[in-house]
Amino acid sequence: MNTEHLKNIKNELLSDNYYILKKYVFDYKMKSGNWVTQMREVYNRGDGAGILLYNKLKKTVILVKQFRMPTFLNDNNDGFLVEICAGMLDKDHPEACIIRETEEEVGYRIKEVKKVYEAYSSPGVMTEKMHFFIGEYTDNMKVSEGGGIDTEHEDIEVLEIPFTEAIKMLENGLIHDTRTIVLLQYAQIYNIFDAS
Ligand SMILES: Nc1nc2c(ncn2[C@@H]2O[C@H](COP(=O)(O)OP(=O)(O)O[C@H]3O[C@H](CO)[C@@H](O)[C@H](O)[C@@H]3O)[C@@H](O)[C@H]2O)c(=O)[nH]1
Ligand SMILES: [Mg+2]
Repeated sequence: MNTEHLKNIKNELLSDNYYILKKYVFDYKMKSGNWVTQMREVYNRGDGAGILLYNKLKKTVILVKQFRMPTFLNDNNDGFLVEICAGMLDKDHPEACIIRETEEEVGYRIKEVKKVYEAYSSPGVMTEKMHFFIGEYTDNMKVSEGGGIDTEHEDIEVLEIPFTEAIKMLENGLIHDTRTIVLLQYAQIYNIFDAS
């Protein structure tokens, strides 16, 4: 860790109601060499993983649709969002997390995943780092209907759609989740349906 541009880092807990929100006050050395005191509120809810599930034979992908309160509060009509399957690591290894989430949310027991990116979700405010995966599924990997964990009130609709339809949704501005846009574009750029 390189801290020559930082000193006097102090933090104060603002909320640990569910995850952790802290206020950080620190001295930061600007490019000019001047030191300034900055304050940032930082939300820590751990790291996450997401996956684009694709079936080469059927040329389909699996996405999920679920209610997201923060989007409802900011311009997303009924608050439902189409997303990749994703979850929080809960101290799991990213691969193990995304294999677990795939079964919980969409009902497929997959074995192999490929990591494609690692990126901060919202670097100005959250500590969260997202691990991005792609993974192949086939019909015989289906073990349940998915839908999420009832006791956690997860209410997930599983959408299995042709990749071409997902791309049309992207082009028509119907996908409003950055992680989903990233992985659909990854699939386009690297032509994952044709790659061996
Ligand atoms: N009671 C309560 N439950 C919560 C709260 N926040 C989340 N949960 C519960 O925590 C679980 C989170 O489910 P996951 O599938 O593990 O996470 P996710 O919400 O899909 O998160 C994924 O997408 C996020 C982007 O919106 C990512 O931030 C995250 O890393 C991950 O990839 C859900 O059961 C949800 O109800 C809260 O404030 N209160
Ligand atoms: Mg989830």
